[in-house]
Amino acid sequence: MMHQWGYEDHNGPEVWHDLFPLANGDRQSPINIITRDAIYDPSLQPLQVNYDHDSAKVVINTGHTFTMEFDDGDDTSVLRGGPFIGSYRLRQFHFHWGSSDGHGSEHKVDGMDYAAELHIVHWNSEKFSSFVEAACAPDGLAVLGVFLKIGEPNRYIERITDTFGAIRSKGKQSPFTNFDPSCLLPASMDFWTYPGSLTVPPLLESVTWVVLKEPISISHEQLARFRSLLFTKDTAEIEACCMKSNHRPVQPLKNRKVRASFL
Ligand SMILES: O[B-]1(O)OCc2ccccc21
Ligand SMILES: [Zn+2]
Repeated sequence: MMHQWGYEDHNGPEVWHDLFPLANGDRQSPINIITRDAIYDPSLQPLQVNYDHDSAKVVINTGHTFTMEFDDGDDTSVLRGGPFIGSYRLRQFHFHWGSSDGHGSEHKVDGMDYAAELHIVHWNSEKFSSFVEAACAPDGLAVLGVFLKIGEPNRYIERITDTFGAIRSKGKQSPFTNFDPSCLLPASMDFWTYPGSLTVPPLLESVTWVVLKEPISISHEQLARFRSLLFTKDTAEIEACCMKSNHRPVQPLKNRKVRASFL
């Protein structure tokens, strides 16, 4: 039985069901988005993203990824529109990536992998009083997924990788202020949306996913820095514990439809 979940053979996605039975649930994420099967829904509203750079607080090496956390004590930074009723409060954002640039995103589009994927996490502050409470409800969370494609260096991601020296190992954190995540969004806000889950244990089925069609860029060198972070507290066996890869494979669509905001 695994003690602490991770992304290796002994504790990775293929055995998460041992401790987290939801792994075999009916609305698991990520999925392969088959574009010809997506249903254009003209009732979907445009996404409304209103973030305040002063909400940014800290960057943390969680041992599974690195997370930028925001002050979610009030509705200063929120996501509205799209498929959502009401407003969802910005909580954190983080990334998933692979051991090489050819794969690493969690969602796929017509079977195609991107190099990495950004998740901007929000919770339904109209219906619930905390992220933890919302994370247990089917309409509790809203996650904006953005694909990352290898290309020109991304000046905004540079601000994030500049903090890595202070958060090399698990549990380390460092102040991360004056950052508006809108700078990580592509020009087009066209999206697909479907009901899903966290892609990490406990795999709670409380996420309404909004996956943007257009990727943003990251350079090969910037992405290589992601992999230099450590999954573990110590730096003993430097090679063994590098954060090489932290993406979950795609899961069965089962009885779900993917809707598109665009024709
Ligand atoms: O599963 B995720 O990585 O994507 C959605 C989410 C929300 C909160 C924590 C972690 C995640
Ligand atoms: Zn994620």
